[in-house]
Amino acid sequence: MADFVVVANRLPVDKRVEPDGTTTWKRAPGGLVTALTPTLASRSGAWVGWSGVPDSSDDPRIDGIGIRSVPLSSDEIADYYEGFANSTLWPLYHDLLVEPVFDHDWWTTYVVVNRKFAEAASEAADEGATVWVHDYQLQLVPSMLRELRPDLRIGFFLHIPFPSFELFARLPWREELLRGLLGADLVGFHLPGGAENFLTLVRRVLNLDASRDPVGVRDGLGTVRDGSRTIRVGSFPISIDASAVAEQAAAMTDRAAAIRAELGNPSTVLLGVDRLDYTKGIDVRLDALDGLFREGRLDPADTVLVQLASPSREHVDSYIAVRDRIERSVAHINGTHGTVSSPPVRYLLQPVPRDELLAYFLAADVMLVTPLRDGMNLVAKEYAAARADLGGALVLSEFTGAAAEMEQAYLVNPYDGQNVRDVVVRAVTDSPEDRRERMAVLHQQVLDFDVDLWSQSFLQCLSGAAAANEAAR
Ligand SMILES: O=P(O)(O)OC[C@H]1O[C@H](O[C@H]2O[C@H](CO)[C@@H](O)[C@H](O)[C@H]2O)[C@H](O)[C@@H](O)[C@@H]1O
Ligand SMILES: Nc1ccn([C@@H]2O[C@H](COP(=O)(O)OP(=O)(O)O)[C@@H](O)[C@H]2O)c(=O)n1
Repeated sequence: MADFVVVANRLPVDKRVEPDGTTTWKRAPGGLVTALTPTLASRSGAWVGWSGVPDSSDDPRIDGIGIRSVPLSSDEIADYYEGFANSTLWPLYHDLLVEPVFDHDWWTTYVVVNRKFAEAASEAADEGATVWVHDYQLQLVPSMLRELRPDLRIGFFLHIPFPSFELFARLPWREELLRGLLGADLVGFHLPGGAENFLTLVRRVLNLDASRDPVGVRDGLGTVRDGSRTIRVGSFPISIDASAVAEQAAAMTDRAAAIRAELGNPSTVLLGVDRLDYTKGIDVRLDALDGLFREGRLDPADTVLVQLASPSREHVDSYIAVRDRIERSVAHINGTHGTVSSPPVRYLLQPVPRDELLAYFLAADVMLVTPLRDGMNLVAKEYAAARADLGGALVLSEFTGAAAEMEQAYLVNPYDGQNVRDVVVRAVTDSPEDRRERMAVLHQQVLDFDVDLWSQSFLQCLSGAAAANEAAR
């Protein structure tokens, strides 16, 4: 039984089958895992989640975290994860970048799977424990868990954008989803705008008394009155373990130089690092590069874009389509602007080891983070943390959560191709002093506002919110 329980769709592990047939479990990549591992390691906690493997009775183990696996069948994964979570909620919450599908069978499975997670959390949690539920896959868990275990302190955090009334109200299950979240004592979002959208929805859809004042960052919480309970609503921008990233990156300078040599020592190395997702705007940066080569503003013989893409949600149609689009664009750029010995785009669709990734950060003159929409984007923060040398430059989409804090980045509107091209050229050609000044601010910012501040501020507000509800009870 644990005093602190994290509930998330994924366990913080990845299964590897070694050449000799044995199975090992490794810490998984991904924003949420990267963000929460330090917090869990410093407390004695448990993590409830799915192993990522269908129809599996695996019992993964990694050091320092109690793991409680929620097995899911292939059918459940198809309807709950690929279906409702990633073909309904994900596109709806990311501004309809693709058309969301509304399917009643998917919804039924979403309810069933959320109940499994709530039951597993209920079994893992000690009397009066704190349970922190994460993300859009599990929005019904807070209320299901409260019904099972009224003694628990329950927090919920959404890692992706929370949409406006006009988008969310399209959901046939809008009331159930809002009610599900209101089982928590504290509901957290990255940005104040998401929290304010939630308060408006609760007021308009559920007719509950919800505060109207602007929500602050880590402060100035909103409130919803639901019977005798008060649900607090706040903004807590997630971050990274910035000093650890800076330290690990500092050990990779030789490898960074070797990478530049392997690329043929071009004058300019551009870098993109993302899950292969249509929200990430990988096509935006490829189009910009193509345009800049055509306009003669960058030289394809002396410029390389390294795009490291990790495979994601590979059975979902919209992901198959975006992969196709990106790979056609890479082939087009290399075919049109490259030579046999020096293609300007180097594209990998495979996971890259952590150290190697940090070496790429150090090797890059310009990091291109160009999502059409992104809850936060930890890659932007990792790049700034890695650049303790104050080298490099960050091009950052205004439509990421990170842009709200990282104002010294080269901000771009990814919907305006000309703006992207102009800003990329500025990031490449600005004076070294100007670039260093910007990076100095960004680097210090991620060190000052790190993942510890995120988790501690959320948990402190949760403790206050839960104590108030306990007193009222
Ligand atoms: O679990 P997957 O389907 O493979 O997806 C990976 C994760 O993607 C999403 O990440 C979000 O959380 C990040 C940390 O807060 C944030 O920086 C980013 O903007 C979001 O897109 C998703 O929310 C997670 O649940 C997934 O595990
Ligand atoms: N090829 C890649 C791409 C991303 N990643 C990591 O995955 C995480 C992505 O987090 P994020 O917040 O930017 O975006 P999501 O993928 O969580 O939407 C970062 O920690 C990246 O370093 C990776 O390890 N390898």
